[in-house]
Amino acid sequence: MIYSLNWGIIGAGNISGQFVHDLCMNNANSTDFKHIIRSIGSSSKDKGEKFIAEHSIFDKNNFHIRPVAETYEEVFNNEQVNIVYLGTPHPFHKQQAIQAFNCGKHVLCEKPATINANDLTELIQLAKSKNLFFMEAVWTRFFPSIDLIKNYIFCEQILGETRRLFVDFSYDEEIEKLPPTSRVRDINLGGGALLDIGIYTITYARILLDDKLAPFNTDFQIKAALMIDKVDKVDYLCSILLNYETGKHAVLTASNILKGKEPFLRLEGTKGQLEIFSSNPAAPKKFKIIFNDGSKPIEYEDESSYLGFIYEANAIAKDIAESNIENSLMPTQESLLVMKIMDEVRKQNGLVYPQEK
Ligand SMILES: NC(=O)C1=CN([C@@H]2O[C@H](COP(=O)(O)OP(=O)(O)OC[C@H]3O[C@@H](n4cnc5c(N)ncnc54)[C@H](OP(=O)(O)O)[C@@H]3O)[C@@H](O)[C@H]2O)C=CC1
Ligand SMILES: O=C1OC[C@@H](O)[C@H](O)[C@H]1O
Repeated sequence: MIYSLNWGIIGAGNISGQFVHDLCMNNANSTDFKHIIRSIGSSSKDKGEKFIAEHSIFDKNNFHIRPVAETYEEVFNNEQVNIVYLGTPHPFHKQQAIQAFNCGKHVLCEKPATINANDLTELIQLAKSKNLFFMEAVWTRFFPSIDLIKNYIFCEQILGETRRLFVDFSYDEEIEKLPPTSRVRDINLGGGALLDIGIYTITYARILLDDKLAPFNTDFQIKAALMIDKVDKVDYLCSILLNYETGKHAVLTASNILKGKEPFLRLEGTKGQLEIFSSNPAAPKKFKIIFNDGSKPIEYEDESSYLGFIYEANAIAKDIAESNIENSLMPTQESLLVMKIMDEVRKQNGLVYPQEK
């Protein structure tokens, strides 16, 4: 069976370029999935045309179809598009998703889906009321490595009882060299660590310490500290402790002003430990499992040339072909749970975005 989607891309920037890279590579490889890029929506048509040229979206890699460069509005109304990818900064996602749903389009929305749980609840209800697919683009969950790891931990239980998880997503973005209007710095664009990279540390805790997705998740308490920058008023250091009722701990840190180390993740169990390696902790491409009894370690590396966005894109293509409006690995209630954790982290530290005042 061939699974086919017709994409409209909103925002001709950084992440849209990476997402499109994987779709084009898939198309050139003639797989069972057809990810046809129909339209590039951007703030100017020139910018859209440049994006199409830069990513060479017109050849075999898009079934010889040249996408049109359109305004956002035109993408939402484009009859050839059936799913919209939102690749703009966080605070714009809500309005853009509403517009897409109102035009009858399915939506894959970059993380974080919204800036708070109230906004996300509205989107979830709207998508459901219109019977349209909606997913937050937490691509991490779709890597083959994650499937293998979950099997080792929850089915084979090779780490014994898992007790403690450390995850750090840090990299020095040289903040002082970025303009204050950069999405990493600007509070109006949801800047800081928590929403941008802290979200992944929470995601790993959700994946590795609990095999039940929301709303059936195991309960936990949250304690958190944010270092709010005096000038930019956003969090450049974010530390979260999740204390599960089962006694497990997750120690989660993220920062835009410190260089992270590898492995960026360590899960400790009674029989051994799991380590995950990647220069980009959002993309778990390599792991190692070490055993306390000296047995041969298990090592895995994903050597595909995809960046990793193709895994979520293919999963969605299957979902839509099967008329699912949610994905089973990243259901909307799980996105909502993670968003509620981030709301609580901010509440404990007095971080409010201008859109919320
Ligand atoms: N999954 C992942 O690994 C990653 C996810 N992300 C997520 O993707 C989203 C976008 O990030 P990224 O691509 O790095 O961002 P960019 O700064 O590259 O912006 C993307 C696009 O958003 C629009 N945009 C940017 N700033 C503004 C503004 N001030 N006002 C209106 N529109 C604006 C522009 O669209 P136009 O082209 O139309 O002008 C721009 O091209 C974020 O929510 C981020 O969290 C980001 C990086 C990695
Ligand atoms: O989602 C993301 O993952 C990778 C990071 O480099 C990026 O800043 C972030 O937006």
